[in-house]
Amino acid sequence: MRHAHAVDSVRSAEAALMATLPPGTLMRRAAAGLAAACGGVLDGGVYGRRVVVLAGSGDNGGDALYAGARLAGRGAGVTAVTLDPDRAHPDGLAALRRAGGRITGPDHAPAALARADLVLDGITGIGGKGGLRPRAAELAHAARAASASGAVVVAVDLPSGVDADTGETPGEAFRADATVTFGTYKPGLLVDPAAEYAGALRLVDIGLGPYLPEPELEALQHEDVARLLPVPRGESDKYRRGVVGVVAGSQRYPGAAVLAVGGALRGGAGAVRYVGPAGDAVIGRYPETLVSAGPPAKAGRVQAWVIGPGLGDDHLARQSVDEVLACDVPVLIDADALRLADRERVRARRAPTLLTPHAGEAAALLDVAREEVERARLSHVRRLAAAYRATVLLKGSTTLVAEEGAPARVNPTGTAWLATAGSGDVLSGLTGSLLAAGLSARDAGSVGAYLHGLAARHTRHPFGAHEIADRVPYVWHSVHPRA
Ligand SMILES: NC(=O)C1=CN([C@@H]2O[C@H](COP(=O)(O)OP(=O)(O)OC[C@H]3O[C@@H](n4cnc5c(N)ncnc54)[C@H](OP(=O)(O)O)[C@@H]3O)[C@@H](O)[C@H]2O)[C@@H](O)CC1
Ligand SMILES: Nc1ncnc2c1ncn2[C@@H]1O[C@H](COP(=O)(O)OP(=O)(O)O)[C@@H](O)[C@H]1O
Ligand SMILES: [K+]
Repeated sequence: MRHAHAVDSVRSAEAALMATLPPGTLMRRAAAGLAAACGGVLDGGVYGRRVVVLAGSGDNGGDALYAGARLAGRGAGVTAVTLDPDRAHPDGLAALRRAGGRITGPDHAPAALARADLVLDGITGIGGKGGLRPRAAELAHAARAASASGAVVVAVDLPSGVDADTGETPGEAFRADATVTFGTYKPGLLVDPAAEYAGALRLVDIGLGPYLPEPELEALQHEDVARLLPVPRGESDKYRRGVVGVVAGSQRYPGAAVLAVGGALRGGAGAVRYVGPAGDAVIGRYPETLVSAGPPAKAGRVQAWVIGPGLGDDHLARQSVDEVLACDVPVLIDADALRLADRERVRARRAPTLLTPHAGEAAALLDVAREEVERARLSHVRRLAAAYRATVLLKGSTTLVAEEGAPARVNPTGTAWLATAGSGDVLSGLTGSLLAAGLSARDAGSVGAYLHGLAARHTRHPFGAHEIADRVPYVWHSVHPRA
């Protein structure tokens, strides 16, 4: 599991750890890890390369200056540009001077950056507030120009100007090729839009681990998913593996039913029951589906329902949503059903409910603009989970799963190639199948998104949504080869 902690948690852990160590130890550990990582990103090594350290007035600048000193010690030509020469970290400056580095003010930044091989962004870290102020923003622009000419930009702890806790980018910010972060990930490094500014992530262990509380955010890794995947045992039969009911599709959108069933067949349940008007299309493609023309209440037992893809909003759709919400089994609500599901009824349910909106649908449920949700995904997915007292999977450039009382989950496997019609239908079927197989709503949502994203990454693009479903067994095997 990858963990991300809020700034307050990092600060408390840092204080507790620092109390046990000689002064300056943590910054030295951070700088050593940073310098080593810089060596790794520079093709051809450090010796003789031109490094520009952009140093703000806080400890983030201190880290960058100490790392600059180490790189100078390994033969790099290092120039530090201090944002405010009177306030830059004095010990960091002294270390860089001793190592043979040059120190200059912002006026000389464009000339230094124009010749740089490597730029270290040490303007602000977790102490940054709001978008960059004008003088720092100018440096960010100059760094962007250097990057366009081939320099590698490495952000120290996080790209200056992004919000460490929320992933918001309230104004100007640095864009990095890589970010070297200390002690733990910060939520903003994993959530768009900020995550896009961070580039490749590298975590440097500085010993904070034992002092950190529960994370704000976590990301499953292969081994976590392998542990959660449902695997048939000797005594399994199709019913014990779970039956997932899919209520999807309409005369107008029969394909949504096919795609949701295609996902559901790959999610580990023992059987898929389809309810709706697209039975012929479903059977034509997937003859193993149990098809039922009547309403959900008459379809027979299931261990979880998926309702919504391509459903429409006529009388029958409304009735289906009512019936499904009345069932005492887990329910995944997607697409059209999100609008039809009464909030109070969802709140009153005893069995788990998982909502899977994209940003536009989440915005409509919260009565805010779509852009608001995209700007601050983490806070909005949490608001929605609280409003519905349910688990919420927010889809999009960053997929998040939130539930009250537990760390949110962020999916690490997505790809923008998933932005193709019908891929959400596959996700809802796949995730519902995991629910039917016995995973909690939070686990089903995060494992479903993980497999879905991984399947997309392993499918040649551009692809159609049905190809993602076809690829799930392959990635399942790659995650859990022995099952
Ligand atoms: N925690 C840990 O475990 C460890 C932490 N370590 C390191 O310490 C870092 C935190 O250091 P920190 O607390 O000194 O704050 P930092 O990020 O340098 O920012 C403060 C400076 O930014 C400025 N500033 C603020 N907003 C701004 C804006 N919008 N635009 C422009 N400027 C802005 C602000 O200006 P001021 O408001 O004072 O005028 C002040 O000068 C952390 O990220 C990590 O790198 C490691 O060394 C070891 C272990
Ligand atoms: N820019 C993006 N980056 C990564 N994943 C994306 C992006 N845009 C969409 N997706 C993913 O693609 C799927 C689209 O689902 P959805 O919006 O419901 O589309 P549809 O209704 O066409 O199926 C979701 O899994 C979502 O997370
Ligand atoms: K930084």
